[in-house]
Amino acid sequence: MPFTNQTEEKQIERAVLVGLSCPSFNTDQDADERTMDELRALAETAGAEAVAMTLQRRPAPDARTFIGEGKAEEVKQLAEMNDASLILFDNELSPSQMSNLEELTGRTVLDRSALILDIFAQRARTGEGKLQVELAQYQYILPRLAGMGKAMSRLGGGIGTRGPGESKLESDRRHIRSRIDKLRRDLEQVRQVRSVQRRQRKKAELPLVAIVGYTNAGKSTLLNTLTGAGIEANDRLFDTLDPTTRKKRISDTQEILLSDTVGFIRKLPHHLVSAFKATLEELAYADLLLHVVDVSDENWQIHAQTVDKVVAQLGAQDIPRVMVYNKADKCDPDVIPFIRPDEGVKISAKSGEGIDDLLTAIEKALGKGKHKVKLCIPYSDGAVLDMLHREAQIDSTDYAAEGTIVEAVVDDKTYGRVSTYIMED
Ligand SMILES: Nc1nc2c(ncn2[C@@H]2O[C@H](COP(=O)(O)OP(=O)(O)OP(=O)(O)O)[C@@H](O)[C@H]2O)c(=O)[nH]1
Ligand SMILES: [Mg+2]
Repeated sequence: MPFTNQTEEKQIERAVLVGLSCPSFNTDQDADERTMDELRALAETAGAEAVAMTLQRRPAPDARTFIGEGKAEEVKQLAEMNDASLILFDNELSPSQMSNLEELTGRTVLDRSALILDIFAQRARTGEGKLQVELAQYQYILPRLAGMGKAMSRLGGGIGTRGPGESKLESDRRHIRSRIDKLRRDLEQVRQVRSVQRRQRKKAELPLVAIVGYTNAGKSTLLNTLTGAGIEANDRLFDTLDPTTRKKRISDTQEILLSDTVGFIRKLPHHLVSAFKATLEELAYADLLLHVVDVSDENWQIHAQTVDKVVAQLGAQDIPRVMVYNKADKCDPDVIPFIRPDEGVKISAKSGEGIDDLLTAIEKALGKGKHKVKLCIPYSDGAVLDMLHREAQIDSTDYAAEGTIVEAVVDDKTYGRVSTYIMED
């Protein structure tokens, strides 16, 4: 395989960060400045140091160079003055804009998508994660092949070069296309294995609780605190690419499966969303989402909205949700948004504060509309028994003269259908 994904690059590259703010992008200036801060964090996660930063306001992007030509000249000078080898754009560039900018500045130019892809390539650990990243990289590179000058031909690696090896790719698009097809087939197989696992899980009747949230919100820390899973937590963005699932008993009567997920971010490259579908589609099958929010981050509300959007894109918008306001230890109690108990739970995944409240909230949310019943079903009503086996959690079955005695946990709908069989204690 032509990939050099897994080699850890220790060398720090110096980067100039560039953003463009246009009214047509539908963002206000504050939001643009915040995404620039985030771009800096992404650059650091990828192993680059931001040595200069510039944000241009313009009615519309320039077709050739995205930012204005004069601004591009200024960026070149900034790079020269600061000895930077890399120019990072906060927006997505077209393939030709990217190569025009490389020519103009004589530096490697990467956009936000390429940067995020690079981080994912550094992070992927399992076979599936690697397949997903490789697919996303090829999809990103295919339309850019012609202009892929500098970024792909730099020797010695570095940010943006953890892509498919250059010579073969440039000479043979067909090779990439067939590789993409193969990766798609492999991932489809992964998907099928998952759907089998899902059916087995359903049989085991353990509800799946998925932890979602913006990158760095504290999802893995929460999973660790709850289950002792021993996953590494740190300040790098997108630390978790390969979700971990653990069993957890939350009360005498309830066990759950708890699953970590990849963190979300604004302007997530669409290649990544589609490549990670096999992982993320699990979300749509979850019984409950824990939406972890880092309330110590001043942008937590915007981050929460982004997460809601991605959750909706994945078809999981109707799944019950518990809001988990994390890192409460880190902020001034007065600044913490006033949270009513029915709106969510305030916790510190790190110190363990509020974890008991969270378990109670999970149990309540999962048990909503559930009834524990003891039924006597006459032998003539076998169909009802079949329906219960399909729809309910059956705790015990006994055979008496009058019929089958069943203890079960049923939801509201089933409760209505079996209420005539309920036994008086
Ligand atoms: N002070 C404080 N720090 C926390 C808390 N929870 C998590 N952190 C820190 O926040 C950082 C990110 O935590 P992670 O658990 O890796 O976050 P994540 O949501 O899994 O991040 P990604 O997998 O990168 O999306 C780490 O440095 C944690 O130690 C908390 O309750 N309080
Ligand atoms: Mg994580």
